[in-house]
Amino acid sequence: MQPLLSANNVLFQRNGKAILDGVDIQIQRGEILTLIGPNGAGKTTLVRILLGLLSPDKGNIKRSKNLTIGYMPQKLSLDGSMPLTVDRFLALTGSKPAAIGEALARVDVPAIGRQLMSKLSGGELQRVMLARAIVRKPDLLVLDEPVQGVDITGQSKLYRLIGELRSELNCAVLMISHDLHLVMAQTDTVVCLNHHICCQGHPESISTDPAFLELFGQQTDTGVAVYTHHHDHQHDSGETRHPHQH
Ligand SMILES: Nc1ncnc2c1ncn2[C@@H]1O[C@H](COP(=O)(O)OP(=O)(O)OP(=O)(O)O)[C@@H](O)[C@H]1O
Repeated sequence: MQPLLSANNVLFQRNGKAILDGVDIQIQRGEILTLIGPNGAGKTTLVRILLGLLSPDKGNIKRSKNLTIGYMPQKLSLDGSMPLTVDRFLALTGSKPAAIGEALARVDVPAIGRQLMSKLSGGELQRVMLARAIVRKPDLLVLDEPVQGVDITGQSKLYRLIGELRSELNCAVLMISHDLHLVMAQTDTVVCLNHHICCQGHPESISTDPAFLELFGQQTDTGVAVYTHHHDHQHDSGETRHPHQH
């Protein structure tokens, strides 16, 4: 099956430093792929390259024909002094009121349309952002830290909702997450990125991969992991290991 989106041997450099080097990634329809990695690992940069918002210095990106992408960015910069309602914010996508109402209902905030964006709670804002990403029924949903600012119960609900949306829209989901525990249950493929791909695979195999443990430490019952990454680590051979690295 042709992937919806793929990147081949991507290099992205700034100020003489490689932010991404030798990165290969593929996303298939119906797949949930989660990118994890420490702060500054290049996750958002990779997503922006995949979306075509940034050009790589080397490598190429292939998108399937007529690919529709719904993107939920990590930060939304809105002028807080502007009286922008949720409905008007979503209308900026060019969508009709019926589609906007349907998207809001689907993310479980059906009655929020007349509220001001600046007055939303963290959880409501994330749901409105998700509504914006799904309103045009995309083939690929790209979510940059979709549960930030949401309490722990709300986080697992949101991840569940993302899993349901994947099935309903028959789309692929590419997600960046810092949460390892909750995300494991709602993902098919985990890719650990730290400027290069350290390891990738199914959540169960990844969670015991030495490269994953080196990046994130042993998982505790609460899902809190300790970052213990050392740049001088050795990768021994293994099928989940990226062949170009170290
Ligand atoms: N255009 C740019 N010019 C210079 N440096 C950049 C540019 N874009 C990103 N960087 C740097 O590249 C590194 C990776 O940034 P990026 O935002 O992709 O990381 P991230 O993994 O998404 O981090 P976080 O988890 O903190 O969101 C950072 O050190 C950032 O400062």
